[in-house]
Amino acid sequence: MTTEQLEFQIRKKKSFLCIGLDVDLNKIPKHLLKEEDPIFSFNKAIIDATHHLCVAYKPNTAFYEAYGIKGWKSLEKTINYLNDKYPDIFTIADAKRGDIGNTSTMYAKAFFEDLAFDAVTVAPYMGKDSVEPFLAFKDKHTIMLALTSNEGAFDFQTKKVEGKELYKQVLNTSKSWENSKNLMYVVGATKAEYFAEIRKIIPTSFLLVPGVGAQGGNLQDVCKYGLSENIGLLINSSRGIIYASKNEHFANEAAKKALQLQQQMENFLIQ
Ligand SMILES: O=C(O)c1cc(=O)[nH]c(=O)n1[C@@H]1O[C@H](COP(=O)(O)O)[C@@H](O)[C@H]1O
Repeated sequence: MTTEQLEFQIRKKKSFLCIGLDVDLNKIPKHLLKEEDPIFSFNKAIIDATHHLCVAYKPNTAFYEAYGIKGWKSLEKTINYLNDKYPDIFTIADAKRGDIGNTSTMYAKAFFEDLAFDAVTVAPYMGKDSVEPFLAFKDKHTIMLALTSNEGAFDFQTKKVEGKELYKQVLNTSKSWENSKNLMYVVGATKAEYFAEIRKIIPTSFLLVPGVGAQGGNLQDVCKYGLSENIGLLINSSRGIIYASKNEHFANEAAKKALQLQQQMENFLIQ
């Protein structure tokens, strides 16, 4: 999917919501544990109930890898279901990869070719030659960590290197990389006060913004300072939506939470 197609979907659905499919077997309704593939059954129910309210889903691969081969199969079934049934949805493998060039190429093939995700999250720490192999894939997107939502973001990302904060160096430097038009960036919703500065460096790049809901990030502030002329935001919520209830109505309850966020987003889009 191209960024223009993503923007079209956002305007059509009046939503820039991304739902995080971070499935923990200890948190899903008990009755699903009897199913052959509880993770996929859970995801399918959540997706069917919420697909009209969001434009993207983001399974974090940790929640699948933790269950070994069975978990990876659940991830594969989930992405295949999304691509077959809801091809207009933008799909993000949240895997936070990045390594020397030939290894990064294999990571990129795993997520863009074998699993056919639209995007993958990548860490910038190893630099240009660790990220460019991902950028080489046409109409695929590499979402690089810039300023993350966690407390540890202040350990390195906001420290000054040659007079500028490291996250700003990451944003500036990566603009010159080959196929940098395929870059998006992660900026945490808990760091809303940084968005205006970030927009000065990357005025129209799409930002994946996790941290609303369970981590306490403020949607209003993110929208106020982060929205760009092409919208440029994908706001993620995982636990705050998918674990809205543990009873048999869990998917409808999740949809209610998604609707609340979608309605706030719609207000911003019509302003
Ligand atoms: O790359 C991410 O998505 C990410 C970056 C970041 O800075 N903070 C962050 O929370 N995430 C991910 O976003 C999701 C947030 O989940 P909730 O806090 O449950 O909404 C998890 O999958 C995190 O791994």
